[in-house]
Amino acid sequence: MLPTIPTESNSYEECKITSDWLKAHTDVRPVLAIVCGSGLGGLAKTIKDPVILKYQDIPNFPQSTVHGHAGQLVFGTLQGKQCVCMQGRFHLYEGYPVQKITLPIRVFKLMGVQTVILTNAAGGLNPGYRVGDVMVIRDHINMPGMAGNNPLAGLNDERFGVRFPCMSDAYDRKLREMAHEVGEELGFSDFLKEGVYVVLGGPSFETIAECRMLHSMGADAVGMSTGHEVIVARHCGMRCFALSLISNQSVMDYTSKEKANHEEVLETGKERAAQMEQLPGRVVRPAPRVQWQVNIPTQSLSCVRNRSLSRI
Ligand SMILES: O=P(O)(O)O[C@@H]1C[C@H](O)[C@@H](CO)O1
Ligand code: HPA
Repeated sequence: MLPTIPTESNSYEECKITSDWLKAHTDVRPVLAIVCGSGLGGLAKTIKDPVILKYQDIPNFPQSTVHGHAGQLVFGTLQGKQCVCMQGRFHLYEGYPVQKITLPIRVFKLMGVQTVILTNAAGGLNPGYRVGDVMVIRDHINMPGMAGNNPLAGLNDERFGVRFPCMSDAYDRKLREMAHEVGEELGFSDFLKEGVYVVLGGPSFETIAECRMLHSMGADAVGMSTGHEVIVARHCGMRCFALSLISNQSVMDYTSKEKANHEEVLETGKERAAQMEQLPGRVVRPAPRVQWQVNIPTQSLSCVRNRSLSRI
């Protein structure tokens, strides 16, 4: 008998209730999930035949409280793949336990999702970054997790994953490579970067001393999300790919007059919307059909075969 510890708000049973409810309200069976960051809700426009379900109607779902997060799930297809898009995510600073913030990820797992694409807005710590750059996340530093606030804290449910999941491969290498290939094809190379995202609790933006510290410990961009969701997704075996839009430059210098603010974050989202909206679809798009020509002269046999290779 397991000891009774207060439920963590993302227990198997709770997630199952939510996933069963969603299955009863849409015929879409998503294999792909997209999480929209601040000001990036336009990604949902790329979804065909949308079916919209509001968070307020979904059992066990938290509510969005932040401007720039609409608070609805959009089901449909992206590049022919059945997909669910979170138009609005949850953050620690909204007052939710980290387990509640990540409940949707487990719900998606129970619905059949295999790959999660996450986006966020972030402050640029790397002095080589400019506002409007898009950073493919290579790795993260989870500051709340280091202080004990990890979404997997509490009893482990083996139906989701192991007690001590590996995180050295959290951000899928193949999908990262694909993003750079696609970025080159689309002419995005000038603003497409790759780096380390550090997640903090927020909601206050960082002090100058904090920004300096975060950069010196290896972070290229700073934000308030994504890391928790990725940990939960990896725990239950989903592939993760994540993008940070550098929405503002972190202030690193005491002579600077710059001040981080949410309006600038949302404005940059609008300005880069067109490009941000193209990347997820192109990364998951099935690869072009490859023609294989096999000639075996001794038997004068010729065989042509078409193979469609899926990227996810
Ligand atoms: O949901 P994301 O991580 O994109 O939101 C970022 C972090 C804060 O919620 C907000 C600050 O402007 O944007
Ligand atoms: N810091 C933390 N989170 C953010 C920032 C920032 O500068 N910009 C957008 N989200």
